[in-house]
Amino acid sequence: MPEPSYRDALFTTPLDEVASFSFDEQVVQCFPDMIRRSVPGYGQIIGMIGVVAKRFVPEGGHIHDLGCSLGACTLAICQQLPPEAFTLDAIDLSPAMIARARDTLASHHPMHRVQLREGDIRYIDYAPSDMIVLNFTLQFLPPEERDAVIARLAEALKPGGVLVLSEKVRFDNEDAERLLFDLHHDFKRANGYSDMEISQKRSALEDVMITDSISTHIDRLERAGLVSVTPWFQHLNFASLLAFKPEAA
Ligand SMILES: C[S@@+](CC[C@H](N)C(=O)[O-])C[C@H]1O[C@@H](n2cnc3c(N)ncnc32)[C@H](O)[C@@H]1O
Ligand SMILES: O=C(O)C(=O)C[C@]1(C(=O)O)C=C[C@@H](O)C=C1
Repeated sequence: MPEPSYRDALFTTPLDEVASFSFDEQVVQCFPDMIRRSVPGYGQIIGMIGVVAKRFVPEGGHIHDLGCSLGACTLAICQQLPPEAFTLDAIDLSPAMIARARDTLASHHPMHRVQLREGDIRYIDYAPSDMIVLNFTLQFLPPEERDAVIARLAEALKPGGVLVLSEKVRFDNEDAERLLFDLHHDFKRANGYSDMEISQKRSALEDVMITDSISTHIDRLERAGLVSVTPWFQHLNFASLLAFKPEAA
């Protein structure tokens, strides 16, 4: 049986010094609650990733779920595609995440050909893929390393393959940035987070999660040779894009 999951209370007590955010055992224990109460539209994006897989992954196709955490995207894909229809590599840097994801997958989808493993998505080798998912993961890589990672993923995609990139985003327009930043904090308050929790989490994430604008993401994906780059979802300052490897000429 998978371990129980708890309500996120990580930043409820005042801290003298807020340590940098890390995806450790404490975060793992409350991650489903944390991400649902923090990321507007998270559930809709997850559901749609399964639907995108159904449309774009051919019989016998291969999928990568990068920065898979507890495997929510992988599970959504398993719900949409039969076990023998695809293989999937789910990778995360956090051993605690991978251990917990293994339990969940084994109890829900034991027949699917999914490999969950610990790894750093900057350095692993990529098998040719029909679909690659980066669901709120790229934002945790150092900005200067993002171009190279996206270029390698674009190379790994097969002709017609799809990349799903979801990110917290910033806006170059100061008014838009302020408005959506404030509304996101209102969203967190409405989901039961206190001002202190919001502010301490923000400090913890400050140097760890650095956001790009939607246009920076689009430019990067196009520079890597991907086409039909399409933002398909935005809720406040969270967005998701689709990008495709061109069909062979
Ligand atoms: C916000 S979570 C992703 C959420 C998950 N994709 C989902 O849809 O539920 C970010 C994840 O990226 C992982 N991560 C951060 N840097 C990474 C890296 N260089 N290589 C692999 N995983 C990484 C973290 O351990 C964390 O589990
Ligand atoms: O921007 C914030 O305040 C967040 O909490 C965002 C965010 C994310 O986008 O990954 C950060 C860390 C946790 O994984 C859950 C949500």
